[in-house]
Amino acid sequence: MARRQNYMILEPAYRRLHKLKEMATEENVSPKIRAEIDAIIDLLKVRADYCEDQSTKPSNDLLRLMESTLHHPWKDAFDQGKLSYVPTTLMMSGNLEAQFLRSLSSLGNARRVLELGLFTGCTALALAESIPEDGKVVSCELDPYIADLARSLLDKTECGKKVDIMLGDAKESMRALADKKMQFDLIFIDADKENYGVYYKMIWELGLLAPKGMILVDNALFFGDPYTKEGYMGKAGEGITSFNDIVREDGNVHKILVPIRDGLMIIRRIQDVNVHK
Ligand SMILES: C[S@@+](CC[C@H](N)C(=O)[O-])C[C@H]1O[C@@H](n2cnc3c(N)ncnc32)[C@H](O)[C@@H]1O
Repeated sequence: MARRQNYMILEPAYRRLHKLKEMATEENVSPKIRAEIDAIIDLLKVRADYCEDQSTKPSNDLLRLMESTLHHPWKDAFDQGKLSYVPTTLMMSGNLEAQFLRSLSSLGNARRVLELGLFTGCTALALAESIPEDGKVVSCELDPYIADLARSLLDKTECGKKVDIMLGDAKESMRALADKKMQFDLIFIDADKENYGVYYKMIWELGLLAPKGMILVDNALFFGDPYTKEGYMGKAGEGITSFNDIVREDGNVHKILVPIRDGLMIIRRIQDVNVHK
């Protein structure tokens, strides 16, 4: 099983519980109360692990790709000037979300998938595993080092051949795809958070979403910023908050914010959901 990442850091209540634990130690509160705080922290982790354990395990290919991502020498690549920053492996969605995406993709009979934000290919591969042999996942990635790494990891997998990588700014790639009149059954937004609102607008303006298609949006709860207003993630948190507001005000779509991992928004045209009308 892949080493588990500490996703709990995404959860503001968990972060505050840790702060409370430190305060309780500093202020020498009773051992009984400190033990109760530890028990609550454990419970949150146990719940997350339980969801993971009860869900379908990754394919061997996906497992290997995730392990390679976790063990990649990111800091060395940065020190050698191949990357402009040291990426956190928290950028990779992980198995629970990957399986959720697979399930939604197959429920929607997706064949053509567009991903904005590839990273090492975890969700691109999971989505590729959910579509038919003649299906395609087009994934946009800005960083050449990351795109090359993802290509090499995907090439070691069975379904990786279904993933086409478009190197460059996702906005440019979206325009190029629209110029070719391409449409997608599923569009997964997972690139730079400040631009989520722009991507959403472009999807509609460029007509990139196929009839009956769905938009899935990662990080809709981004570290809790949209509801805590703590500003923990700065401009990126603000980007997600304003994106969420745009979607909430959009009467043309049905949307549901699912509190899985860092929050996943499912967006569909309203007429595809109001089938009784
Ligand atoms: C959160 S990661 C994607 C994670 C991936 N979907 C997964 O779950 O494994 C975001 C990725 O988007 C890329 N990115 C950031 N800004 C971008 C842009 N303007 N256009 C295309 N990709 C971008 C980053 O380099 C990074 O690899």
